[in-house]
Amino acid sequence: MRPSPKDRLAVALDFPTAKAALDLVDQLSGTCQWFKVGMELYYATGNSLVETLRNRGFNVFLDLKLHDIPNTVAGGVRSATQAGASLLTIHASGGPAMMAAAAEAATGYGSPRLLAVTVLTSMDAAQLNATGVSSTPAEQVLRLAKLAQSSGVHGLVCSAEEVGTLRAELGDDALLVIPGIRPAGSEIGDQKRIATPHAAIERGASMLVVGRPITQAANPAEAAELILKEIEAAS
Ligand SMILES: O=C(O)c1cc(=O)[nH]c(=O)n1[C@@H]1O[C@H](COP(=O)(O)O)[C@@H](O)[C@H]1O
Repeated sequence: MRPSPKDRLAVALDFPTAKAALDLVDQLSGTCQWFKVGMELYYATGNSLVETLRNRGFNVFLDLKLHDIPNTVAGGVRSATQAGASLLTIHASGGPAMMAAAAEAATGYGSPRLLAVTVLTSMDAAQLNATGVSSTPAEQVLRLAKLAQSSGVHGLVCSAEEVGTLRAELGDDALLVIPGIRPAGSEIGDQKRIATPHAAIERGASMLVVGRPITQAANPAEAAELILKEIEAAS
């Protein structure tokens, strides 16, 4: 069965307080089903906000981008998943031993699906090369994606520029989550590898992550509705 557009959009709650985040959630309840809690909100509110969202019937994508030694990341996965998040991010560049330790730890409470972030969508070739990686973003994404898959991680975060290749390489069942989404005419900000919702879905994205184009819109519910329509049209 084809997933509904609501199951393919996660709204990034990049806010400093629970109040600010829940004000937006109230505006979007009925329209959106998935909310992403990232480091800004999680460092301020911890698991209690995740529990609040779960108790209100939403799915939570906990985006902590864990990146440390394997033992520390495994502990982080266990602590972070106590509140029942459905998705949790780690950095693929932490390496295969770190990803395998995270995958093993994720089999505990709630069994969240682990997503490995490949190359951040805010990085272009120059930014990536400055870190000592001479591959292009596309080459590095593919390399890290294969490494993540063989380490037992359940899904990947990449940009819409690479999602077509990953879909072709990894098959229909791969969980491919795409941030850096910019509806036509919206502000690009710090993102570098971007695409419209329609293009990202058409190229094979499983799910889109959208922050500012919704959260900073004059009418967030209307902005989310338009994105859901694009997802539907491209599905
Ligand atoms: O893991 C992520 O969600 C993520 C990975 C990535 O490569 N790029 C990226 O932008 N994100 C997150 O996706 C969201 C994008 O927000 P906007 O740029 O405001 O739409 C932010 O919360 C980022 O932390």
